[in-house]
Amino acid sequence: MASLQQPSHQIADESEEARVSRLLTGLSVMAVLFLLGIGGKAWFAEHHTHAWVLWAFGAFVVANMLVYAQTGNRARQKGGLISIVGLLFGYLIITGGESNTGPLWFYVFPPLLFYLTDLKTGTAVLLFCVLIAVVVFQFPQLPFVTAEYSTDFKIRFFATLAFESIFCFVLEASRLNARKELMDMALAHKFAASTDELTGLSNRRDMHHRLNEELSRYQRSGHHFSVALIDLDLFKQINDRHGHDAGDQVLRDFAALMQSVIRQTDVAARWGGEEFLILLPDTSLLQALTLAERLRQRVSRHEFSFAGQAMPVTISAGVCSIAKTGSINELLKQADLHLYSAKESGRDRIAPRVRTQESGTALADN
Ligand SMILES: Nc1nc2c(ncn2[C@@H]2O[C@H](COP(=O)(O)OP(=O)(O)OP(=O)(O)O)[C@@H](O)[C@H]2O)c(=O)[nH]1
Repeated sequence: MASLQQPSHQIADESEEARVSRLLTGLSVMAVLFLLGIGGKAWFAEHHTHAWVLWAFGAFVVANMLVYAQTGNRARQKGGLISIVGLLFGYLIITGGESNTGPLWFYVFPPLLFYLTDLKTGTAVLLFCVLIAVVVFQFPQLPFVTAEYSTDFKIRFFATLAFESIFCFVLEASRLNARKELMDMALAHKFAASTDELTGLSNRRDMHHRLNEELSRYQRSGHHFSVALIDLDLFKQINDRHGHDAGDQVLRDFAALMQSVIRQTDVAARWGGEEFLILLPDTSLLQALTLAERLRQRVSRHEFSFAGQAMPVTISAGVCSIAKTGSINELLKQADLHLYSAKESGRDRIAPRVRTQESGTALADN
């Protein structure tokens, strides 16, 4: 059955991405203000180079925000910010920042990284940064490295960083797990709320929703549509003669047969009991009658059976087009009246009047 709506997990992913982007914009503004501030502090402490470097990082963050504002590219916004923050932490570790406290800023990285990337990428980037820190700590004589740290500081730094990273990893993994479970539950719930359990077709509630959507489309752009209300003839006899399970099997088989006859864009629903409704978008009354007639013929030729017993089945249907009514209530009422007249005229037929049923050509008399 073709879905006319966007899948809910896509909507949830989209809103999560939008939330992350808003968070990143907020964090970027805070980072710029902070870099301006500590850059100013370094300037007044006569650490002019350090101040310029911090302001330059602030300028990179602003540039990243501007690129995002222009392109709306969220992946680039994330990648840009992670790269700038990674470089900034590298600089702070190499130089020691103010009074050798630069590495302490590294603690900001694990939660940010795991939240913004997937667990694998986050772990890989984090390990790479830790490797840089190990090299800088172990080889203070390397070019550009101006900071030297005590052994105690290094041990405590790596121990606490490892603890924090593992903790962030576990928290993020359980957050993602919980999110997935919730999404699966929401999907299952949505499916159950819109699907008929026995046949797997849309249920009445879902069909009402789709009918209203189609009506809006008709009112907006004049795309007409039709419906066919179908009832299995003398279904009570099938139940009485062959049992309820056989009746259920006939309903399932009929649903599958109907699905194979309609187009991908049509929607079939179990309207209740042994009654079904097909919504036919962009279909005139005449086209709908032709389809209903084709379905009637397929059903009468089909060999329904249960536990080796054959069960002949026929259907009657009432067809109506929105162009003849203008409202869903009236459309359904008219289809129901036509179904009633098809039953009254002897069953195994389509109404309004179909002149040449046997040849498969349906003609309406109104
Ligand atoms: N097996 C089964 N039977 C159902 C289900 N829902 C409704 N029915 C049966 O469908 C039968 C409908 O009977 P009626 O409304 O008298 O209509 P009919 O026998 O089809 O006769 P006409 O509509 O006049 O052709 C009833 O016996 C219901 O119990 C279902 O889910 N499974």
